[in-house]
Amino acid sequence: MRKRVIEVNQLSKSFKKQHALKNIQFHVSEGEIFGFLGPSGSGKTTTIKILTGQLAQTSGQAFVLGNPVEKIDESIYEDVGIVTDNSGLYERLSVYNNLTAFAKLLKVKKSRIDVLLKEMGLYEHKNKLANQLSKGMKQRLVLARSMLHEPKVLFLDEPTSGLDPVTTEAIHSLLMELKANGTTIFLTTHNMDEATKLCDHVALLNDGLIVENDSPKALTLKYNKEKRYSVLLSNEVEHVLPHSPDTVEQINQWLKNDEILTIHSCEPDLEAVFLEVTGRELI
Ligand SMILES: Nc1ncnc2c1ncn2[C@@H]1O[C@H](COP(=O)(O)OP(=O)(O)OP(=O)(O)O)[C@@H](O)[C@H]1O
Repeated sequence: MRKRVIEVNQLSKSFKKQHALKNIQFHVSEGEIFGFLGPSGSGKTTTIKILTGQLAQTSGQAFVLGNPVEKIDESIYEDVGIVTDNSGLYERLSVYNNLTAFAKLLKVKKSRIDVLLKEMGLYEHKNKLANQLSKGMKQRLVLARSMLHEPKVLFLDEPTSGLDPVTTEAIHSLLMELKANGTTIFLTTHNMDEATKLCDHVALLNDGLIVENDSPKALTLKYNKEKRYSVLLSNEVEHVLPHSPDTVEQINQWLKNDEILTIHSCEPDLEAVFLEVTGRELI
């Protein structure tokens, strides 16, 4: 069994009378990308804050790399990287110097800075001041900083929110590379396509409750109650057909006549699963 890098047992958090997290329970294994998905206000950031020692839970336990979160002190940041929307940059320092400042703190060799800048597509902007960067460049710099010391675990709160598709794609490739090198990634997102593409497991969070927790594939199959198939024919007419003996016969006929351009099963995506489980959309 793979090592559990994050373990959460019956964790709750209340802010006065507001119950932001209600007995949540999950674990994240070493080297996986775990997606924590839920609409605004469902408790994603609260969870990240508890797991990174920035906020105390009301009850329950959580462990990161075997350490109880209440005992987290600065030494854990040697093994953990964090990106949240308050991960500020030194606005008046250059891209390069933003990273050297952290490299010193984290005792990282300077040669790693150039490697990361190249991977992030920031190398040619290394002398620009942080306050002259676009939103996407800033986000890439914050991500580069979080990876400087090759952490064992990365906590990413909405890492691609509001970014253009090209930057988003670059960040996705980088996260897959990190995973391949053994980094465990805890990712919050509203974006179901992102979760489907990147995550080994996802937990769906609604109003502070985990309502599902499985692989994206297993969830879409579990909620594929009415099996249907979409067939595009060479006359460019699309048919959506139920799973039935008639459909089998019909598809057979089209296949024999070489009339089929494309054929797909119509299982729901994670967005539809979330809607089915909670009755609400993710936005
Ligand atoms: N410091 C706080 N004091 C009081 N209530 C808070 C505090 N922080 C969060 N909450 C409440 O807890 C709930 C969960 O908030 P949280 O920020 O974790 O949601 P989220 O899922 O990260 O949302 P978003 O996607 O909008 O960032 C919300 O109802 C929020 O208003």
